[in-house]
Amino acid sequence: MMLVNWLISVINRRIMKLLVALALIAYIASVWGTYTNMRSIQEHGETKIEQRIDEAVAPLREKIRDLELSFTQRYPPVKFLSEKDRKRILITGGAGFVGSHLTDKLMMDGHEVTVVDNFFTGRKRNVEHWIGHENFELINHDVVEPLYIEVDQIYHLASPASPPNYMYNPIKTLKTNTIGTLNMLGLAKRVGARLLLASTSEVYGDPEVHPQNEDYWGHVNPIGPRACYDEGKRVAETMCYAYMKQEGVEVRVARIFNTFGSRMHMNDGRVVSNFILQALQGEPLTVYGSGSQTRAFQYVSDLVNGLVSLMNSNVSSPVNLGNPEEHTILEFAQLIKSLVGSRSYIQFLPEAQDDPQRRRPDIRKAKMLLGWEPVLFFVVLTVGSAGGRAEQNYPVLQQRAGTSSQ
Ligand SMILES: O=c1ccn([C@@H]2O[C@H](COP(=O)(O)OP(=O)(O)O[C@H]3OC[C@@H](O)[C@H](O)[C@H]3O)[C@@H](O)[C@H]2O)c(=O)[nH]1
Repeated sequence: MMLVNWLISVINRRIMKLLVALALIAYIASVWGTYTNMRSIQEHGETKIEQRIDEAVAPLREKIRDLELSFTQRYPPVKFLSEKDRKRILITGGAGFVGSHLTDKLMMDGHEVTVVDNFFTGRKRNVEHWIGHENFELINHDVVEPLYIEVDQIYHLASPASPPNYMYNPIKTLKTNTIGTLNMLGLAKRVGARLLLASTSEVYGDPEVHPQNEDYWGHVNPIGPRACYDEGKRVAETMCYAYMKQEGVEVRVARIFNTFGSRMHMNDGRVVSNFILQALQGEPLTVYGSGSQTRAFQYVSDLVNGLVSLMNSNVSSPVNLGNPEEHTILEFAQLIKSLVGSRSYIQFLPEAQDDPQRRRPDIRKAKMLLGWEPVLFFVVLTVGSAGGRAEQNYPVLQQRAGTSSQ
């Protein structure tokens, strides 16, 4: 009996050990199974998430690539200037019609250019091709408020220039040309910069002297609708010479005559853009008065070359910059009509008050002291008639023989 009991206990212990061993193996297997299962779920999940992220990011990657391409845009070619020759130049009104062409020239010449504009008539679009360039800075600022920067030269162009624009808010035009000019002269004095004022042929008013030379004092109605601009520019000139005499500021004064060219705003209101727009749209060309009043138009690139020559000259007295080729406004209307090939008719409207009747620059001073004269002329080129083709007129800018456009 005892033997039987002993055998049973031995068997039980073995079975117990076996059972415990089996239980242990089962436990380890189950833990291992769970672990490997979890890993595969996790890995699978991770791949799925990665895939999803990739899918979501793909279009963004393309956008980023496009943006990078736009950031690494090509700028117009810029000359290299040594530290000694490179100037820090401020252009007020630098996003405007003339200002933006001047910006192009000075940037391409290798200078550091800061454009200040309040975008009343200027457009960011006019200088956007320089945005991001290391030599270029654009500041949204109104010159009626003081400006504190360090510069070597200031081209002070800020002011509306088209009659409808400057008459739109005469007080603002006066503030820009008076307080704005004082601020810029104050800046020139503080930093020792040279300032060039963009003055105008309008300082001669409705002239009694023809053509107008720089010694003529002008004939301006001080209380007429144009006075905010004419008198504003006249006092701006006065301020320049007061700062020159009293404070020793170096000043240059350009009296700019009628100018045309690319980037004139289509709603600018001046005669060239009005006539071109009207002719293109088949609308009547609006001639104010009889059309016998005269003007002489220079191309903007000629003007810009003249401004830079004047700034870098030693001529501190006023200098006319314009094209002496004079035409009546009626002739311009007919010229533009034929250039565009338009069937528009010419409509005569009432004469504008105080409209200067004759204007043509005497540019002998610019020729003699700066060696400058305009080289581009607006001519009509008649093509066709041969081979049965109808004659057609094309607008062309022609260079005067024996000149180079700098
Ligand atoms: O639609 C029009 C616009 C203008 N005109 C006439 O064309 C002539 C030229 O007018 P604009 O408006 O182009 O320019 P203005 O010569 O009167 O003034 C300009 O002078 C020189 C610069 O300083 C300025 O850009 C601007 O003030 C004026 O006789 C005007 O009456 C028209 O007959 N029809």
